[in-house]
Amino acid sequence: MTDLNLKQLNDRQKHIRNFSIVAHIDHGKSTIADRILEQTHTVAERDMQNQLLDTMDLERERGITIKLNAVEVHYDAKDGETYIFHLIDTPGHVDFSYEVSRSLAAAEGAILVVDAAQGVEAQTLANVYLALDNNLEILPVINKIDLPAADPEKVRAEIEDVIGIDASEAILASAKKNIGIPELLERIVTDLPAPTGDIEAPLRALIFDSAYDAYRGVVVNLRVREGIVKPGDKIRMMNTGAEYEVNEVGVMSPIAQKRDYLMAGDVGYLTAAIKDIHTTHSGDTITLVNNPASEPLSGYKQMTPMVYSGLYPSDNAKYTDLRDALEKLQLNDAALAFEPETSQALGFGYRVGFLGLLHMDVIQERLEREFDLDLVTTAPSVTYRVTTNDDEIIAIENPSELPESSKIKSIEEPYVDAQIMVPNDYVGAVMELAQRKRGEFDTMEYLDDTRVNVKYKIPLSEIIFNFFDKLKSSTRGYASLDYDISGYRQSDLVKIDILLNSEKVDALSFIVHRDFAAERGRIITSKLKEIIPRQNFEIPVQAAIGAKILARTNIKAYRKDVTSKIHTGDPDRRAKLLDKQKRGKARMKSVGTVDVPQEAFMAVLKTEDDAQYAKGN
Ligand SMILES: Nc1nc2c(ncn2[C@@H]2O[C@H](COP(=O)(O)OP(=O)(O)OP(=O)(O)O)[C@@H](O)[C@H]2O)c(=O)[nH]1
Repeated sequence: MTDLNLKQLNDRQKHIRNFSIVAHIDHGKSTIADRILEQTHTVAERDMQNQLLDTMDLERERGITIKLNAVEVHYDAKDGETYIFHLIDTPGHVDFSYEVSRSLAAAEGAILVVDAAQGVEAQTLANVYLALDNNLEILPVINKIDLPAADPEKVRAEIEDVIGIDASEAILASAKKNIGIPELLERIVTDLPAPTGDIEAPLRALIFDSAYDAYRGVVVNLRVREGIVKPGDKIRMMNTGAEYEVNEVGVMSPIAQKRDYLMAGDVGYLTAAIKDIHTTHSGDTITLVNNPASEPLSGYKQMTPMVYSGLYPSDNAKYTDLRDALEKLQLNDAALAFEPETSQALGFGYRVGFLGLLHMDVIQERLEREFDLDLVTTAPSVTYRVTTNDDEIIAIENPSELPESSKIKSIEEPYVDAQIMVPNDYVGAVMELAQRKRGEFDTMEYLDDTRVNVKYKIPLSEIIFNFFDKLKSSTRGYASLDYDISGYRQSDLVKIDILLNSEKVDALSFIVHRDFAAERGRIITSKLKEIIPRQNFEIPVQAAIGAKILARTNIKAYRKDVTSKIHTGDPDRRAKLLDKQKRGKARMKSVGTVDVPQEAFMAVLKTEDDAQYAKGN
């Protein structure tokens, strides 16, 4: 490398700005990202689709960001120079905070977006703390100032009081009305630092994400910390030791554009005909074989799944397809964990670990859409820690594997520290809900004169059973929630088994607190009676703890057609029921002699909603 070259590269580095956008869900990150792409002419206006960075169909449909995306844009600043921005979009939902921390590790700055009408919410805090932990420079933006309910000055004060950062210079913006965006672009140049990192040092690049492409092999997304990487280089993954020759490097802008090299400070992608997906892990460091770095970069904290569920192909012959699909998704989703599992009821499948229910939903949907699989999934469960009478400690991720109660000394379950931000008027409703979910009150602090931050210790298993939905509905959508696992605590827990036609169905077992056992047993048997279609013989449905039957009901033998029990004659209802049955058919599993629809395996999640339903039965 000549001196001139090096000088040019160093100069180029000074013109790079790597930043993420962090916010609470729906405060406008993706819309701001869209505006940035538009105003830097990264995409022609006619190609501009809303939320361009949300590339997954699923993301568009649900209107949420799931995966992080890194895009390079070029900005002509007022100082006459052209700057290279790497904009890394991040998700806002609590389940995906690991994606947030990964994207933050690739950036020097963070744009903090706060809704001018909503103010600071639980994930605003959680995400901004992640950014502060990563030593990022924070640029606050108060968005949606066009809304009638907007109160930017109050929000400015809130950012200062609650988060504790200077917001006197916060940008007032409306991504929708295109207000404040030109100022934001300038401030990215002036307020956020350029990356540093020795261009001449041996290569060290952090893998922050990757995806599998059938033609090119694994496409690795990386942040180069030191050195340079270019096509033809021989690279080594420092943790797995795998070596490859680089085929192509480039950036997303927003579609892939080849480059001659990526240097310290750049965020881009690399391909190297990597066919073995096991060799490429997010968090690993890439170096050069001929001039290796001595130490890898510090990677990411390995995420521990919080929630486990069994995934089974409806068609048993698709078992290996399911494994291939899970392996490919894992490349793209470092938090996904799985191992083979067999169920008497469902056959061969996988026990899969997720970070939360939304994560679980997303993975299931991606498996079905992107890999064309039909799945039967069992109700989610947390990991219980069981101490046996021989003082052996075992982790139980699948309720059906809980040892007999006579062999158990104690059971512990994971608890979370939950913080709920809510307007004063709803504090009563929040407390009632938290109490019902076995929550233990911790503290309450006032954010300002209208809102409070209520903290509870709650069992994780209660959080995963609809807590968030319940919280939203009991506070008319005003509450926001964030939680961290705080550790394990002993609880009086029991396993409920479900018997269909006197046969135990392992995939339907679940673990509950003893105080709720009788009630949930009753509700679930009634629910199953509703869900499982009649067959040509009577099917007893029982809930039991060990040999003790808690509840029993019967599914009567099939008579004429399913609609005969609808007396109303309401054609709408009749059509709906038939339609529901038709859809259900596709996902039916024969368990012994009984056909059980997918919905039945999730029925345990619904046991809270329908307390009155059970009473009426
Ligand atoms: N009135 C108004 N609405 C806005 C503004 N910015 C965004 N929105 C709307 O707010 C909603 C959420 O915006 P998004 O950009 O999807 O929010 P997000 O923070 O990216 O949300 P996630 O991707 O789900 O985390 C959308 O309906 C936007 O159209 C604004 O400045 N004013």
